[in-house]
Amino acid sequence: MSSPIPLSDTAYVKDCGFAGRGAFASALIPAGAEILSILDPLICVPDDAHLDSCCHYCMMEDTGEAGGSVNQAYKPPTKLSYCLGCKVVKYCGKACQTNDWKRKGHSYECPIYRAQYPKILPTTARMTLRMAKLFLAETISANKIGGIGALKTHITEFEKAGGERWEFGNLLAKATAEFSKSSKKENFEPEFMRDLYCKLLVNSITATTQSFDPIGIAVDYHAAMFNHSCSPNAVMVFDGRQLFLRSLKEIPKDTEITISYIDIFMTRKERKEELSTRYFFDCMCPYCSAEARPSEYSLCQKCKKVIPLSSNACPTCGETVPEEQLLDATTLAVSVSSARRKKNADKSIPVMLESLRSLYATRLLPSSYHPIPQIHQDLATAYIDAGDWTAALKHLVTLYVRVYPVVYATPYHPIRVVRTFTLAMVLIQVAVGAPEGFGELDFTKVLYGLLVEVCGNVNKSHGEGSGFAKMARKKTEEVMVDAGIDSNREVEKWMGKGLRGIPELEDEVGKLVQIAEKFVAELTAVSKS
Ligand SMILES: C[S@@+](CC[C@H](N)C(=O)[O-])C[C@H]1O[C@@H](n2cnc3c(N)ncnc32)[C@H](O)[C@@H]1O
Repeated sequence: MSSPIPLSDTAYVKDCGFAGRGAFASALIPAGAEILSILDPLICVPDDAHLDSCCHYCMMEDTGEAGGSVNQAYKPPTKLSYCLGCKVVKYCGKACQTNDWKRKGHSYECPIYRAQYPKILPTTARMTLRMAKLFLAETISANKIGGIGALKTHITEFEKAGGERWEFGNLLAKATAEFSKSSKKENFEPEFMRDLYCKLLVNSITATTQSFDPIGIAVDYHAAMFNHSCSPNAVMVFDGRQLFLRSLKEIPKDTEITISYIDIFMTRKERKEELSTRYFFDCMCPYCSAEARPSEYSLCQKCKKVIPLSSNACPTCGETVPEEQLLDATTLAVSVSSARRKKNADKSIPVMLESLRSLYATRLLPSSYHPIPQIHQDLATAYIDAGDWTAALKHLVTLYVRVYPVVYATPYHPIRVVRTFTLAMVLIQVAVGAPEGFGELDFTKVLYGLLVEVCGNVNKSHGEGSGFAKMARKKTEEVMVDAGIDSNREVEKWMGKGLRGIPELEDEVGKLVQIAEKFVAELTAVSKS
């Protein structure tokens, strides 16, 4: 590529050396601004687990008659119906079905899926077939970025790395080439399918719900132009099948715009491993080449303050770091994390609790140390699903107090805002019972504070007109009306402050900190280790 290509009003694509192409700011981008909106991504489909519960075009979830889940409270009721041709994919209405059939290639896939039924092809096979079909259409009107044909494959590196993934790629390529015969339209060669499978691995994005739960996979050549950083200045946010890129800080003109390809909680070693095995590069971002990120600090056994991993002594009280114990603790964290990432890992509540306790029992790992945050998060979700709001609340309060400010330092980070909203919703559920274990906490005050924090940040995190912003504002208004409060006045008064910045709520913040402290102390004390 010789000259820069505009990507949006504020971003352009150009060659950037060893990383290939990258996206850059064409003007100063303010913090919390929309950089790019992709209203019609090339591909966005539900993954295996959500094929039955999500519209195959707009990604709307089937809420059915069920109630009780905080995530379902985000959505209007939707009923999905099967495509009568294949009985594999579902739609929320005629418009979505027609769009998927005519524009996204379901007319091609439908006979293939029908021929395989009742076997259902896995997500990677469905995506590869769809990509192949769309690739053919693209040769007529390839876009300026270069379309699917110009996406990185890393096929030489894949082949050189060999192993199970390469074998799987070959197998999948052969199978999809064979399946393509039942379309009676275009048949594809295995090499072509293998190439597309490799493009998929390198360029796909996990599609999520508004609450950032994985729901599907998306590929789009505009979205694929963003390179990775473990300290990104932008983040992708889904609203149904629409995809938005938003800034996490001010981005000066001609600065590269980066996103994180991986779970940002991971330790440096794990990040490096994942980036080199899946994306074939050695990350040189500030967190990988210099100082460790704050979530990787350890805990001082004496004063309980954090210590950078590079340091031998606590910067607050001078206590020496017990090196061998610290090594044992960080090794345990890596092994718990890799066990959790295995296919079919046991993520039942007792197993997750035991893992959490073993990590806290080291007394050296703070709540923000990977994988403690995810275990808290998964336990909160499991308790919400089980209707145990009180147990869920304790995990969410711990995350709110001890993890989000460290891991999502930007108050308008979309994940932090969504999780704060979830905490508020769970708080409502707990408040209606007779909550025990929360001391003198004034649930009503905390609830207002949390909702005001969400409303104060949502324009920057998600954008004023986003589905999440509308829903959060509506919910806040309902809660305030119930309590006889003028929501506009309160929100305005506290706007942008967040729970921690509202002087009237200082005492309640202190109580939340104590609840989290007591809870972590309990988890640490009852460990079998
Ligand atoms: C989704 S693509 C990003 C766009 C890509 N640079 C291109 O030229 O098409 C992902 C690939 O970009 C490269 N890449 C992304 N982030 C990088 C980084 N921080 N350092 C080096 N290469 C990077 C890697 O080759 C990776 O597999």
